[in-house]
Amino acid sequence: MIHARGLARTYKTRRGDVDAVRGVDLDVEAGEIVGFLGPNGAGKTTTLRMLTTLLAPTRGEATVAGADLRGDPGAVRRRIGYVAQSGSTSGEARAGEEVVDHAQLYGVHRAAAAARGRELFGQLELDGLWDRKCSTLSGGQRRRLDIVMGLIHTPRLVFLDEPTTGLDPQARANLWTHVRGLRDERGSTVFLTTHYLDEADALCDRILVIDHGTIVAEGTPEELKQQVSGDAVVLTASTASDAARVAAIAAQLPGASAPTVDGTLVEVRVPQGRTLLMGLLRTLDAEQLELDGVELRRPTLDDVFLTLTGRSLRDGEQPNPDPDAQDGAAA
Ligand SMILES: Nc1ncnc2c1ncn2[C@@H]1O[C@H](COP(=O)(O)OP(=O)(O)OP(=O)(O)O)[C@@H](O)[C@H]1O
Repeated sequence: MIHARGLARTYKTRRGDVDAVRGVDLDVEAGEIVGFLGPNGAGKTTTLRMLTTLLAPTRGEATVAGADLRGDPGAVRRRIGYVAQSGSTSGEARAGEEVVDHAQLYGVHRAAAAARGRELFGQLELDGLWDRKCSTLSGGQRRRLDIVMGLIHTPRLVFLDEPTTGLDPQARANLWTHVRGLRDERGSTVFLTTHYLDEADALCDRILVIDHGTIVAEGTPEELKQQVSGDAVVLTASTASDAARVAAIAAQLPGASAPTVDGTLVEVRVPQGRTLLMGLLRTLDAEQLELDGVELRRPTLDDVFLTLTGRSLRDGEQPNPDPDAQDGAAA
C-alpha cells in the first residue's frame, strides 16, 4: 500500500540546509495499522507530508495506494484520506454540512456524501450530531468528525497525524476502537503518527521508529521490545557485598548487559528473562546467596525508545518551525 525508497527532504533555510528526512525506505501492506514514532524533530511530519503529496521530496520515490507519488500525485490524493493534526472542522459550521462540503473536494455528489456521512456518523458514534455546530462538540467527537472527513471519499489508505493528542484517556481508548474498526470492518490501511507509546503498543500491528531523518527500527511492538531492551531482572541481595557477588553471577547469563549495582539492588537486562530466571536462582542458591526480592520486568516501548534514540518520546515540547525557514511551502 505504501512503498518508499530513499525518500528524502532537505529544507533550504537562511542558515543553511536542513536534512529533515535523509532517505527513508518503508513498506506498508494492505490492512495494516502502522505507527510512525520518533522524538520531536525526527522527521515524522515531513515524511507524512511527502507521502500525502503536500510536500515534494528532494530525492527518492514512492508508490502510495498504487499510484506513483511523483508521477501521479493527483491519483495518490484521490485514493488516500489525510486527517491533519490540527483538524479541519470550523467552529460555526454544522457537522453534517462540513462533511458534505468536504466531500465535494473529491467530486463526491452531495446526496452520496450525505448518505455516506450518516453511515460513518453511525460507525464513529456521532449519531444525532449531524446538525450540531462543530464548536459545541467535545474534543473526542471533533476528532471523530475529522476522521469522518478523512474517510468520506472511501480511501483505501488513511493517514492520521497524532489522532488522539489532547484527548482524555477514555476518549483515546474509544478512538482506538474506531481505528481498529476501520481496519477490521472496512479493510482500510492506517498509517499514523503518535507521541503516545501506549497507543502504539495497543493499536499498531507494526511500528516504525524514525530518528534524525532515518528509520532506526521497525517491527511489531513485541519484536521491538525483545530485540532492543531485553527483560530487566532486578534482584535484592541481603547485603551490599552479596550484591557484588550476585552481580558477578548475573553477568554470566547469556546475552546479559553489564549489571548495575545500587546498594543491595542488582539490575541486569537479559533476552528472554523468564526462561533464564530459574537457572539464575538455582545458581545463586548453590552459592548460598540469599535474596530479599526478585522482580522480572518486561520491557516497555519506553525502554525501546530510550535505547534507540537516547531520548524519551515525551522529552521537551513540540519545537516551533524554524523561523528562518524559506522553503516550507507545499509542493
Ligand atoms: N519548513 C521547514 N523549514 C526548515 N526546517 C524545517 C521545516 N519543517 C521542519 N523542519 C526541520 O526538519 C526537521 C524534521 O521536522 P519534522 O517536523 O518533520 O519532525 P517531527 O518528527 O514531525 O517533529 P514533531 O514530533 O515535533 O512534530 C526538524 O529539524 C525541523 O526543525
